Amino acid sequence: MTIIKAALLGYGTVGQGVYTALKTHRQQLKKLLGAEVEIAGVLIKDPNKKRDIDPDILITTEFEDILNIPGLQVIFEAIVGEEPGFTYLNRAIEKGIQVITANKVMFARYGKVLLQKGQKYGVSVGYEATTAGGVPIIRTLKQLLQVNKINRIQGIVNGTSNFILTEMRSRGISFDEALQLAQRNGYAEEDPTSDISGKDAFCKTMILSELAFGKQPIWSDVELEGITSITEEQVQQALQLNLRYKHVADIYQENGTIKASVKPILVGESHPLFSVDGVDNAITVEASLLGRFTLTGPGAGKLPTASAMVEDLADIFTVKKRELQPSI
Ligand SMILES: NC(=O)C1=CN([C@@H]2O[C@H](COP(=O)(O)OP(=O)(O)OC[C@H]3O[C@@H](n4cnc5c(N)ncnc54)[C@H](OP(=O)(O)O)[C@@H]3O)[C@@H](O)[C@H]2O)C=CC1
Ligand SMILES: N[C@@H](CC=O)C(=O)O
Repeated sequence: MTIIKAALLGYGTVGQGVYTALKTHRQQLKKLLGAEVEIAGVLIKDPNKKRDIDPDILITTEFEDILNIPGLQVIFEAIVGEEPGFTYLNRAIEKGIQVITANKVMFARYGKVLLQKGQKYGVSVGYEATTAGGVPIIRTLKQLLQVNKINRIQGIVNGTSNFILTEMRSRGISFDEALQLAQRNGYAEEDPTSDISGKDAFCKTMILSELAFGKQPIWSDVELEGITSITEEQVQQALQLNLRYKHVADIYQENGTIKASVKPILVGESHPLFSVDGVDNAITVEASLLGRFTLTGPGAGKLPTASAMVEDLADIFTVKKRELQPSI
């Protein structure tokens, strides 16, 4: 049986999710790809943490050890921040290793560079998991963009913020309690300031903008506000009026310029985002031929995010499998 050798960069919420998904869906992947996906190495930061990883898998704090795994074909990157993720993925691409990332902070800034580099080296760069967790918005947009033009994208793209606002409204718990719960559930970033300040949603908005419009707005021109100023009293007052706070990203093009905002808004029952609750994300796209549609689903967490990464793996290696098949 052919083997696809894989490595994980990071073994936190997302890395563990990918590890689990590759095990639980082994047969499905084997049938699809005609190959066993084998995790050969895991890169971590803290060598003293206890990990539930098969003893025959290399665990290391040195990226060189990962790069030196003989026959390594794919890297799943699920670490934190612009660096060292960008450098690691650059080096992997230069070695002809396929890369799949969940790291939106890194990808918002360097996605274009990595995609161009991938093309140069004949390597695929999967980034579905960077935006909206398990919701397949990247592959949907790629498919649509073959013919359609995208006019506008609007939606909830941070699971932690939506979860906090929902918990404050529906269970009347405090902002801090709700945030702690989001952290325990694995939704929040290592530093949750990024979620509640809107920075995380901002990065995802930049990734969507790059894909949909081929460019990003000037970052400092984007109206950016998180959910930290929304009080428990405001949430309950809104509820009395049948209104809900939602943290919404909005991007569209006006006279060739990209306009974007990422901020909380109050919505009423008729708004498409009114019923999007908990960790769910929802993205409404306006496309030239299709018109308006909305994708909704879990925007954060271990298995939804792993789903996005493993779907990227499936896409990359089904194409490779087809390329290797003799033409009739
Ligand atoms: N949580 C989620 O729902 C989602 C997260 N993401 C993104 O995925 C990435 C991972 O998120 P998540 O799993 O939640 O984060 P965690 O904080 O749970 O895990 C991060 C992992 O990365 C490792 N790590 C961090 N820095 C380094 C480094 N410099 N070198 C080697 N290893 C490092 C940590 O090592 P150690 O274990 O030793 O501390 C840990 O295993 C982030 O970029 C995040 O934005 C994307 C979509 C959803
Ligand atoms: N912290 C992020 C995780 C997914 O991208 C979020 O809450 O949306």
